[in-house]
Amino acid sequence: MDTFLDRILDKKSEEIQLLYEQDALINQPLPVSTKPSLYETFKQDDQLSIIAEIKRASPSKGDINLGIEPPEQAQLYEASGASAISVLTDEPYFKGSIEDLNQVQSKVNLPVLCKDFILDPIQLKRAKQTGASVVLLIAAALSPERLQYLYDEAINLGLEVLLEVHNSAELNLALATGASIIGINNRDLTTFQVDLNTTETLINQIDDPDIVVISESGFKTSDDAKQVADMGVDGILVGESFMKSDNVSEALKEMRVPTTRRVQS
Ligand SMILES: O=C(O)c1ccccc1NCC(=O)[C@H](O)[C@H](O)COP(=O)(O)O
Repeated sequence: MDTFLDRILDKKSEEIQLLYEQDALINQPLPVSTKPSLYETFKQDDQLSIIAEIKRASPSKGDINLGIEPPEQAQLYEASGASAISVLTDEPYFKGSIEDLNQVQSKVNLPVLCKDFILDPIQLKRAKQTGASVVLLIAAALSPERLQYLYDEAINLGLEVLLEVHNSAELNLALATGASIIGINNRDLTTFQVDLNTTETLINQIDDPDIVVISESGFKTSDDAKQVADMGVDGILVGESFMKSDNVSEALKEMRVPTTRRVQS
């Protein structure tokens, strides 16, 4: 039976086809990024770094905040101490757009993550062209060979890669690519259940303390943030709870808890 991820990926293949039909856009020269490095920013932070996300809707929650103005929200995130901004650019399932990314990147001086389901190098070029400095690659969505290929292509384009995993097998693949930024997603992509213990299980399998580890999904309170900070993560990625908050600034500042740095095991 098809999973939700399968359905998202099928739709994405149609979008990729359309991108190839607009290749005039893609063949323009690629800009040099002026954004700070996510890796360096997170490594130098002495508090838990936060990637704050622009997320209008999702498959698990439906509409979250359709009235949002992405540039204003991103500026609020930056002023409140976010270390990076994530923009969901998928249209069919998350109601985002590449234009959201374009508007956000022009307003903030932070690393900007293009959060999408990337299957093809043309999406990397579009992300770079639009001003992203980081792209998401999801191990569950790619064969090991494709993952390595897209990882190398992204690095060659001057992009940083957040390589997302959900289980030990995916983590082993991620480590084999040489990824320096690994995202552990606490949301099971089949059931949509969120469990912060996923981070605990997987971070214990990452020996190299130089790897930046980011725990993704399900953060609602400072206690949640503290729980994963104590496990040794460098940062967290937060979407829904900021998008629904009446006081984003306070919600974000509360999650900037002290970190526990991992050491060589
Ligand atoms: O959020 C979903 O429903 C979802 C479903 C299928 C694939 C990906 C999905 N979300 C992408 C994300 O990784 C989250 O937007 C991100 O980690 C923030 O999560 P949250 O803070 O729980 O909104």
